[in-house]
Amino acid sequence: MPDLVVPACDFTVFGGTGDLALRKLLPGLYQRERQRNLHPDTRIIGVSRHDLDDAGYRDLVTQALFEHVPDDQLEAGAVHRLVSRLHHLRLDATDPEGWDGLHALLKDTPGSATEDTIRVYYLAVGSGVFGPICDRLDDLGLVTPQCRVVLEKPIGSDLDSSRVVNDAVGRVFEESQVYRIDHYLGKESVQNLLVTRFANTFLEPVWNSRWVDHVQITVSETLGVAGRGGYYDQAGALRDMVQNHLLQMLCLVAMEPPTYVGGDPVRDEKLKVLRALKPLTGADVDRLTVRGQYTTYGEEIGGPSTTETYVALRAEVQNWRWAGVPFYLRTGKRLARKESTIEVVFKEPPHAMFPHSEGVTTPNRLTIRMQPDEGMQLHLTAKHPGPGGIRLHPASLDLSYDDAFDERSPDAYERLLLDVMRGIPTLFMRRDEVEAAWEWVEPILDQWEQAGVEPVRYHPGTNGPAAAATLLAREGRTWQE
Ligand SMILES: NC(=O)C1=CN([C@@H]2O[C@H](COP(=O)(O)OP(=O)(O)OC[C@H]3O[C@@H](n4cnc5c(N)ncnc54)[C@H](OP(=O)(O)O)[C@@H]3O)[C@@H](O)[C@H]2O)C=CC1
Ligand SMILES: O=C1O[C@H](COP(=O)(O)O)[C@@H](O)[C@H](O)[C@H]1O
Repeated sequence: MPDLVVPACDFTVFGGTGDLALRKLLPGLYQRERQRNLHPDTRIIGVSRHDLDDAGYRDLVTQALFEHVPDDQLEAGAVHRLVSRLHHLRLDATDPEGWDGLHALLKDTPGSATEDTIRVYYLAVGSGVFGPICDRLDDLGLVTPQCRVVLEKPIGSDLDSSRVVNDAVGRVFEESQVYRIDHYLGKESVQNLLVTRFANTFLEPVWNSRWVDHVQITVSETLGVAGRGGYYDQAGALRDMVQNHLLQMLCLVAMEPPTYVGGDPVRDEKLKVLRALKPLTGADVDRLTVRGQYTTYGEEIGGPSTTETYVALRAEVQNWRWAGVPFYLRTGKRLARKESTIEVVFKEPPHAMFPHSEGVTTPNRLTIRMQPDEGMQLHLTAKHPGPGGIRLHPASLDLSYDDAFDERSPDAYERLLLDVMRGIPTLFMRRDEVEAAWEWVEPILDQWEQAGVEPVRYHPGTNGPAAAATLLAREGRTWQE
């Protein structure tokens, strides 16, 4: 028996033939199908301008499952069940004509036309099309209080454009119906950060500026922008990664305990953190941010560009708990490793009481590994065994999810897609959060533009520009590699 069967819904993916849908959303739904979490009546409707009928779409998705689901997780029965739910409708979301097929499918099928039908509209298309899609759905009477709309990031490309998009969506959907996805919030280890902080007591007394020296948040990728150059070259790493994923992780590290883990309490606390970020403007941007580009980027996208593929920066949360603690963030493409980590580095003990311990001890550090090998490590100093006096040695307490739990760690999208079907908004961003993040990021973009800050070059397969190391070295610190 499955643990959980989520309510039946009509799940429509605008952009159903795109990279995100085929690589993440449908494989994610497949995994949930395999666990039998999807209701037997749930239908999945892909929408795109592709000339595909249902059979063609089913073939396309089957191929995608074979490509993106590990072989040992492919089960013929589950593939068949998922594929049988699929439909495809060809329409241009920017054209008010041609929506009859979608209307007929969602409205006219017996049993699916009531006010109670849960309809999920997943907008896996550029945010410029969100408004027109919502308007059309509304015109066709396809929006009821039971409907939910999922918005992919990035929402706009700056504060003003994100407001325009949010206004357009908000004219049709109530805020409670809007699910702004940030897939990092669906990662098991990111959620575990909440549990580690708030379901245990030992961290809370030291989780503040008195004991924490600094925090490092790293999302390092080995891939370039293959196949996404058109989008990426307009966006760059600050918009693509920092404005959303990295700031969300910073929020989870820095936020105060919510009264309970529910949509608004968690999001209220994250919002307070975003609003407490010290603004980076003018000369501070020049001093505290690093903009990089890998040397083969131009070749990859087919021409010269000044878009950054790497960002490192130093942020501060100006509140009682975190005053003066640097939060160093960095992210980049074509780096040496695929790795996402949060490092909370504690201060040195106030007094070096062991003889010869100077230079031998390293500060305590909590590493939260989001990928690969999700887990956590607490680095400490231990006594080296043996009678030769007290010799200090670095050691660590290790929690690896793979070792600790039998279950496969689900991909972030799996969790988030089920949450949408169940109507649980906690791990999605509220409008005010997205806008507060843009408010903080925008002056950095402005200063880079006004000052003509060109990205510094770094070689693929390295740790990024040397300037990122200097950012920390100036303050006597180093990145944890
Ligand atoms: N790919 C990823 O890993 C991630 C993507 N995202 C976001 O998700 C969104 C989609 O990204 P991605 O899948 O990579 O993009 P792709 O370009 O691969 O796919 C876009 C999809 O949208 C469809 N589409 C585009 N314009 C229209 C239109 N006017 N009417 C109907 N369908 C349309 C395309 O099909 P057709 O051309 O046939 O119409 C295709 O199915 C973007 O906003 C992106 O920023 C966010 C995080 C990660
Ligand atoms: O949202 C995005 O995230 C991916 C990185 O996600 P991960 O889960 O593989 O770490 C990034 O490649 C992409 O550019 C960005 O849009």
